[in-house]
Amino acid sequence: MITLQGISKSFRVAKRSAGMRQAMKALFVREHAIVDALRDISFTIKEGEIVGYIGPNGAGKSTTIKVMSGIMVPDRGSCSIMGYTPWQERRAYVGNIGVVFGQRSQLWWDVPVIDSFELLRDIYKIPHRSYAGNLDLLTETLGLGSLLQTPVRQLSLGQRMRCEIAASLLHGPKILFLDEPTIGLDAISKIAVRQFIKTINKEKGVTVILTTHDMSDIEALADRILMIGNGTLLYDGNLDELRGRFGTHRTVTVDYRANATPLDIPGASLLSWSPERAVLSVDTEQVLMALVIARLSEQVELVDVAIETKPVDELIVELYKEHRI
Ligand SMILES: Nc1ncnc2c1ncn2[C@@H]1O[C@H](COP(=O)(O)OP(=O)(O)OP(=O)(O)O)[C@@H](O)[C@H]1O
Repeated sequence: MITLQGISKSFRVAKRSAGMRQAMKALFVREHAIVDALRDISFTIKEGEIVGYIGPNGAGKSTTIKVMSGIMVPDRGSCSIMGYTPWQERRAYVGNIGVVFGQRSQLWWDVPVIDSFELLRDIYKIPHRSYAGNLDLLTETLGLGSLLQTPVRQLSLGQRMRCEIAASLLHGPKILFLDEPTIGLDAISKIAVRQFIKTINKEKGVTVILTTHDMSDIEALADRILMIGNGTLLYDGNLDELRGRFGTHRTVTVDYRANATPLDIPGASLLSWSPERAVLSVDTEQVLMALVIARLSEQVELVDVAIETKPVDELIVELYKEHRI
């Protein structure tokens, strides 16, 4: 459904040094630097996938989304999405995609949300019947109700984000590009947005490409992760593969009836100890968890055992470290 082949994009940016003298000098001689935002990016995405596109600040995520949505023309490479080259056949292409930039609004600030929706209906030339059907469905699933009559500037961030997502789906696109859709949202709104993304993917078969810095978004949604750093694609795989690569350590917290002797479990290192609780680090490649639990119950009278895997954030940091970004 989506194929990018050797996409590169550079920006020429003016260099400005601090200080009055440098500012005066810049009036006469402009120095420039080249920023390689994307270097030879290639990947394919199949219909119905949810792909998490991640990477540190300035990695090139938004630039890729802009190229894929046809807003930006790359310097080199090809991109074919549902048979279209996004920046060449924009008019025909945009009917097939929805785009949400979490940091920017596509809604008109001073008018009620429904007015923006109607304008989008006219821009996209959505037939009245399918507009009404889509609007009903989105209003119900995103809980828009009274928000539709409210001017956008009066909405909270979470309410606005739900309206933005609805706006991007009114024309029934097959692909949804989401650039940081949960940025700044509270826990409840994040879960609502994630749930909705899952639903449209499952029920409508919408393919979703999602950029985020929130690894719990990735954990909740993404079948597959593409990681970019310094404009280069560095990882293409799923979360389980990543866990297999970096996530063999488990943290085991054990509560037991008071015991004066520190635990000594072969294959596990003691991170902290008190007469009633110990925290151990276990490398499951070196020792079986069942063996660790068996040894524990020989040494103390167990009250509770909690086993935690490495949080996804830490796995991603390991990946960044491996690639020195
Ligand atoms: N219009 C532009 N003009 C000049 N430089 C740009 C422009 N857009 C992006 N860049 C540069 O290209 C690089 C990639 O930017 P991009 O916005 O794609 O990163 P990102 O991965 O989305 O970052 P973030 O997570 O901070 O949003 C950065 O170094 C950025 O400064």
